[in-house]
Amino acid sequence: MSIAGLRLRGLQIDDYRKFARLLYRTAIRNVSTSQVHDLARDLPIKSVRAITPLQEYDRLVGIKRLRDDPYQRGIIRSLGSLYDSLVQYRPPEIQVPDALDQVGWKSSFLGRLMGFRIQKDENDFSGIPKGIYLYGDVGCGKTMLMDLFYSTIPDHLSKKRIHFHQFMQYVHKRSHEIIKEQNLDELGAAKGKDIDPIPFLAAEIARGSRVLCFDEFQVTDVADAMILRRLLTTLLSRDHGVVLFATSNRHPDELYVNGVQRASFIPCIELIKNRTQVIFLNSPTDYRKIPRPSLTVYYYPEKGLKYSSEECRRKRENHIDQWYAYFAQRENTTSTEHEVLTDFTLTTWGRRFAVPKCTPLCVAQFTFKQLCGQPLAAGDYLSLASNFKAFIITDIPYLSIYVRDEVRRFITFLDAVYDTGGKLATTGAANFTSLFVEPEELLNDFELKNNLKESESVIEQAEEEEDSLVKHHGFSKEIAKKSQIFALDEERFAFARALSRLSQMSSAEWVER
Ligand SMILES: Nc1ncnc2c1ncn2[C@@H]1O[C@H](COP(=O)(O)OP(=O)(O)OP(=O)(O)O)[C@@H](O)[C@H]1O
Repeated sequence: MSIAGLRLRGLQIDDYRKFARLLYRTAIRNVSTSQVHDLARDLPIKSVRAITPLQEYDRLVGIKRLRDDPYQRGIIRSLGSLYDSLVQYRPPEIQVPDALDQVGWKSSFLGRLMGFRIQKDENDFSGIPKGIYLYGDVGCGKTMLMDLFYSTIPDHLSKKRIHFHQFMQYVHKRSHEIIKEQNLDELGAAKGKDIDPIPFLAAEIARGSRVLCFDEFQVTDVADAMILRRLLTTLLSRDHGVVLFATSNRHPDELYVNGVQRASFIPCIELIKNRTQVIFLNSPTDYRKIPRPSLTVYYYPEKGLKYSSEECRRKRENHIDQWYAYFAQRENTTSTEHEVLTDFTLTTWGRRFAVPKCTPLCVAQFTFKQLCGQPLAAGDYLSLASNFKAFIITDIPYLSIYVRDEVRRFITFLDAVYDTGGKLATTGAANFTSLFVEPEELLNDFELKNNLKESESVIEQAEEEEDSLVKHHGFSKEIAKKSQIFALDEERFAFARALSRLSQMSSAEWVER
């Protein structure tokens, strides 16, 4: 391959010299254009503005915008070959169609003489690169790969990337306009005859989009199927030389299955198969489903592990980090990057209060003391719940009657978060049902006295006594007993309900929805 033949976008003569030196030094012969571009990665970025699909994929993996996926890498190789062909591709001049052609004027002797064109072989596609038809399961990255490829299309080619539905809407609308526009006085007696808009439309589209990228290619209705067959036949013909790139959830053979007049659409399917490389993206990963951490949302030390120990501290930190990263992820992305603000001020109804750590809209983190140890009211918690989708509350101590106000605030907070479908992860002294204890059981905020075993305290208290919470509301005896730190029935109910909500909020369905 000669250096002059490279035709890299925007390169100056100096850059070509650098390439020449680079190739000479590496003694490379018979390499593809995309390989040369890959080799040129070491050159200063301002010298190399052309970027191959592989370079772009590596770049996005490098900045952690994408995870390295071997299946996607396989596809990138095919994208690289198409890229190489496009670099060399010089599309044909598009002939401007003429309404007179269609109404028979050119079938007169003079017309035939003037409009005479050699009949071309419809199956002659020589010189036009084959496009790509990428299909596979949902969420495995087809659109991402198409967009990546789209961004690398050489500058000398016009391009368009459009959702297929939008494209078909445009086709129908523009067809009507063309029929009106082409109904000219020059047509004489033929004026008023229906003009076939397809040649006009095809010429317009081909001029503006030498590479045409369709996202979510699918055919569901007969009108689309019939128009599409004629339009694609013209666009992909040698006269128009359009290169097609499409993503779809189905193989071309399965397009428009069971559709009305499907037989008439088969030639279009054959054309797509002929003019594109049909690729199945068999990545098993649905990137929309970001796996949630395998941990439960509520961390408390296992039996025998002291809350104050180094090991417990590490485990708590790990728990918090994993859930924070999970909650901080924006929808439809698996990027691991997220903004973290400390001491963010939330202002609601003129009140300001500090959020110690947060990623706006996604997650806010507080210690239990920060959240419930200060005089915050329902309005504050509601505003928090409507500003963040998830919360991490750390260091929840054992709770007794002495900290009833804190418990009340925690319940108010929980109700607000639950009502907005918010998510919650916590670290604390014990699991929620064992967290509420008698003051005399406490050694300190996070430890019970040695001679009292948690399980004992729970079982003993869950005596056979009848309780309206159990009888009428179906709560467990254990929860009913714990709620006795409150005197008012309503508060007891709110407490019991909060415990049951906490259990629901730890379910996979809640966390993943
Ligand atoms: N390698 C990857 N690393 C990280 N995120 C990825 C990767 N590949 C795709 N994604 C992300 O996964 C999500 C789904 O990808 P994409 O929309 O391309 O899938 P698709 O196959 O087109 O799905 P559908 O068939 O439903 O349209 C997008 O947010 C995309 O950015």
